[in-house]
Amino acid sequence: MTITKEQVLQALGNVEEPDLKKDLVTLNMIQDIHIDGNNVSFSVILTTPACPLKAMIENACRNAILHFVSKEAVININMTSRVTTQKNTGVPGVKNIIAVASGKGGVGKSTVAANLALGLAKSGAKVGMIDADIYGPSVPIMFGLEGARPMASQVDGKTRIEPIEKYGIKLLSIGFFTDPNQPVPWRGPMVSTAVKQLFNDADWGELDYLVIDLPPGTGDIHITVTQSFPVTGAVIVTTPQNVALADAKKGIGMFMMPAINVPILGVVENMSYFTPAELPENKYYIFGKGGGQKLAAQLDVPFLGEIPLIKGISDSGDAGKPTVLEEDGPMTAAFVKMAERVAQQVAISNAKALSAENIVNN
Ligand SMILES: Nc1ncnc2c1ncn2[C@@H]1O[C@H](COP(=O)(O)OP(=O)(O)OP(=O)(O)O)[C@@H](O)[C@H]1O
Repeated sequence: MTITKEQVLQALGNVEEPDLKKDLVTLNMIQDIHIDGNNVSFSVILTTPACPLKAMIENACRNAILHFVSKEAVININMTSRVTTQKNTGVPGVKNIIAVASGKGGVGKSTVAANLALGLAKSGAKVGMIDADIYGPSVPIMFGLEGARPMASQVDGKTRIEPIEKYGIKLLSIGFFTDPNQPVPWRGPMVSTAVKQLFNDADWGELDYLVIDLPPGTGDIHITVTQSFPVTGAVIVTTPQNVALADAKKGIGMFMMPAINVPILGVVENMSYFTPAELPENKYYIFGKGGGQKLAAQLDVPFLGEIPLIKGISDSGDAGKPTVLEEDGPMTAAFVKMAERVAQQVAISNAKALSAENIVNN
């Protein structure tokens, strides 16, 4: 029996994308079908290279061909991706803006933002990061870029700031333009103008994700960023203590206010438990257990993961080489998993927005 393209499409029409709840053919995720005798090859276009369900979807496709088309089929699947977007982000070439925020200071928001950006890049995505934490910019230290000054270039007759590239991502920090030894005595409007320039006057090129490290709390910069650019969603970082959780709740409340209205991609609980390097199986929940997860459930937003309290995370941040850059280990695994969950929520959010738009337009 000869295998046909129609049979392959029909079989793959039985494979559902678990997050988007539609089959891969309807979602236009199957391309480049080639058949040569029993050899069947095709590409599956995922919504992000950081898709945590990649292996599961590949397996389901394989089983569908073997079950519905032929047990003899020799299957070759190219798992690839095209990151989705839902609207013009206001920054040409940038598909998704992800804001990383925290209610309280010092909970590890910048550490999470840096490892999120690098975790997404590790999966193959094109990533940029803006450090908009005017009161304590962390990117210069965390990326070993103290004293770095971005260059200016001319693009289409306009002067553009060239983001600095390090570890495969593009970076701009308010700290590249200020003296680290001096406080920044800027008034609200000056801060807003400076932050907007990091978006508008920079040559970001094509990016799948632009991660924004916001200052702690809820203030001018949050309002400037969320009102000037259509942010895809916000990631809220907290630690397990009640004081941090209460402030995280306020932070989430701000993004949910009708005037701001930014989708919450989820909650990350940082410093969830302590693990000694010599006893990696032991987890000590020194600040209490499950607070971040409960908060997420209470506010009906996704929980994006627990990040352990490990000295290495702090050491690598101070040494200018965020921990997710390490090949493997529990710290890398925790951050990669978190980055995958964030990418997954971005894809879900984009799909929801697009289907809402289609309903409106039809
Ligand atoms: N999971 C962790 N394990 C160990 N140390 C951590 C962890 N997360 C963050 N740290 C350390 O805690 C300190 C504060 O982290 P970070 O600067 O990321 O916090 P922040 O919330 O961005 O602070 P700020 O309020 O200044 O913006 C840093 O020294 C960082 O290296």
